[in-house]
Amino acid sequence: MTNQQPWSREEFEAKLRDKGKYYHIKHPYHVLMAEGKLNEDQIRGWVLNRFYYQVTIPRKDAAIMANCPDRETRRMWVQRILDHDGHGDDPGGIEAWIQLGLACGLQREGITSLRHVLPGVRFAVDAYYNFCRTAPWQEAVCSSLTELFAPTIHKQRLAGWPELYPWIKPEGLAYFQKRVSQARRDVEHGLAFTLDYFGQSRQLQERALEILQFKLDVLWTMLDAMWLAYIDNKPPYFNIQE
Ligand SMILES: O=C(O)c1cc(C(=O)O)c2c(n1)C(=O)C(=O)c1cc(C(=O)O)[nH]c1-2
Repeated sequence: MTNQQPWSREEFEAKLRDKGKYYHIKHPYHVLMAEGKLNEDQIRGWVLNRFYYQVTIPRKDAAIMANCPDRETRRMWVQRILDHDGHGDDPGGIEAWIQLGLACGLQREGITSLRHVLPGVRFAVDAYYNFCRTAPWQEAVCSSLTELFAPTIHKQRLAGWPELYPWIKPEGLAYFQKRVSQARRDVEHGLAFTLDYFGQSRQLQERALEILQFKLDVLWTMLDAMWLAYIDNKPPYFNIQE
C-alpha cells in the first residue's frame, strides 16, 4: 500500500510507454526475424504458434464484454471482435492470419487444427485469456495496452519481409497492414480509459504497470517456447526415446 500522490497524467503515460523496452520486438526470436535470419521452418513455426494467440483474442474480448456493465465501453470494444472474426464481406483478422500461413506454404488444416501449437505457447496465451476472463474488466482493458507498441512491429515486418523472405507471397502480409491502423484505434480508447481509471490513485497506477508487465511476460514467454523448439531444436520431449 502506498499513500503517495498519483503521478500526473503525463508522467503516468510516460511510465506506461516506457514499458515498451520489454516488448517482444526485443526478443531474440523477433530480432532474428527482423534481420532475415530465420529459416522457412522457423517462420512457419512462428506463424503456426501465433495463430493460437489470434484465435484467442476475440474470445478474451468477448469475456471482457461479458464482465463489463458499461454500455459505452461495450459499444467500442465489440469492434475488436468484429476485426478478428470478420463481419459482412470482411473475412477478418483470423482469416487474414490463415492467408499469411498459406503464403508461407502451410496448409489451412495444419494451421486451424492447432496441432503444432507448443505447450508453452498454449499456457502463455491461456494465461492471458484467463486473466481477462477473471480480472475486473478495467484491468483486462489495461492488459491490451501492449498494442501501444504493436504498430512498430507490424510496420517493421511490412518493410522488411518482402526483401528478407522473398519466398513468402506478398499478399500474405495483409494482416500486418490492417493491424497498423486497427491497433492505433484500439489503443486510443484503451489508453485514455487506463489513464482515467487507473489515474485515480498512485496504487492504481502501479497496478496498471504491473498488469502491462504481465502481458509483456505473456508475449515474451511465447517466443521463449518457440526459441527452444525451433532455434535450439529442443521441442518438448525431444530427448525421449520412443
Ligand atoms: O504481432 C504482434 O506482435 C502483435 C502484438 C500484439 C500485442 O502487443 O499484444 C497484438 C497483435 N499483434 C495483434 O495483431 C492483435 O490483434 C492484438 C490484440 C491484442 C490485445 O491484447 O487485445 N494484442 C495484439
